[in-house]
Amino acid sequence: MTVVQMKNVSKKIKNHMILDNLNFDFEENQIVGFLGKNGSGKTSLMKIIAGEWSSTSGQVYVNDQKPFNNKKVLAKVCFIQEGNNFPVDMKISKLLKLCRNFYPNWNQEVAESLLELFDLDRTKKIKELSKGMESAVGVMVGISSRCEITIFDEPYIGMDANARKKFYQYLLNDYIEVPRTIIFSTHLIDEVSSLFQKVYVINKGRLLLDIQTDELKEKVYAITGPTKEIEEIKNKFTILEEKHFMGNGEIIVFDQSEKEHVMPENCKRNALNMQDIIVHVTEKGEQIL
Ligand SMILES: Nc1ncnc2c1ncn2[C@@H]1O[C@H](COP(=O)(O)OP(=O)(O)OP(=O)(O)O)[C@@H](O)[C@H]1O
Repeated sequence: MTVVQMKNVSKKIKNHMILDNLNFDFEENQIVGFLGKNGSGKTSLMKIIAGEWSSTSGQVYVNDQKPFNNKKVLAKVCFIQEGNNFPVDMKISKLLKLCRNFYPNWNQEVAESLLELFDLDRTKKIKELSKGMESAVGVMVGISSRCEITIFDEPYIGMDANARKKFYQYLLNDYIEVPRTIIFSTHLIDEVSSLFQKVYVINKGRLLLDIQTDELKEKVYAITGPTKEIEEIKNKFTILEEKHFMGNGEIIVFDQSEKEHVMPENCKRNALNMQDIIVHVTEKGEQIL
């Protein structure tokens, strides 16, 4: 079933086009990444999906319903942002009680095990927590809600590398146990990208790419070799970056062809990590299209 549908969606605030004519949809029960530079529009898009913001034009459907101010959609979507998710004077114990009543699929066992995993003291108020602990509370709520759609918008601010690793691992295991739709926006791309089935690359409010993660890795790669041989093949690709030094060179390419290219004898194809892929693709922006 299609879980999110965007048709010609734009968002304008004070004459500034924040989202510009977005068109995409995706099937339920996938983990997808929303990626892009600062200010590209990821949070705005997530706010629209979560029903916090309306679009200025176009149609948005979440589970076939318009999400804005729609209570039916609200209980099915858990939106965890990078901070200020909960009232600062609320104790964790009170928050747990509220979540249990609000989210229909709330799993208390999962919540308890996450409290233990992150060493969270339920008698503490949100304002008494460190930044990383507050983020861990957000992560605990997001996972335990087991909402049909869970949105994590850079939810790990202040969490150390160990805590982040525990989070990704727990999320993946829980997703395997109870598949659901998870939308994840992050700048720590390499830490999380192995979870993504699909990525949506947003650039200046527009959808630059909407692609399976494996396919993106196949299309964007580096070629190294003698400059002379690189010159012979480079017109077959969209070049994202080019460097040469003392007769040798490296090009980063976006390979849009259907068939695999035969590399010249002395040239080598090298895979890139997802972080580098996204940096190169967003640096070129719409020139890659
Ligand atoms: N409430 C608002 N009022 C006016 N402009 C806004 C508002 N919220 C966001 N914007 C603008 O919308 C654009 C997109 O912002 P958004 O927060 O969606 O980007 P982002 O991709 O999530 O960025 P980041 O990676 O830095 O979190 C930016 O130009 C931002 O200044």
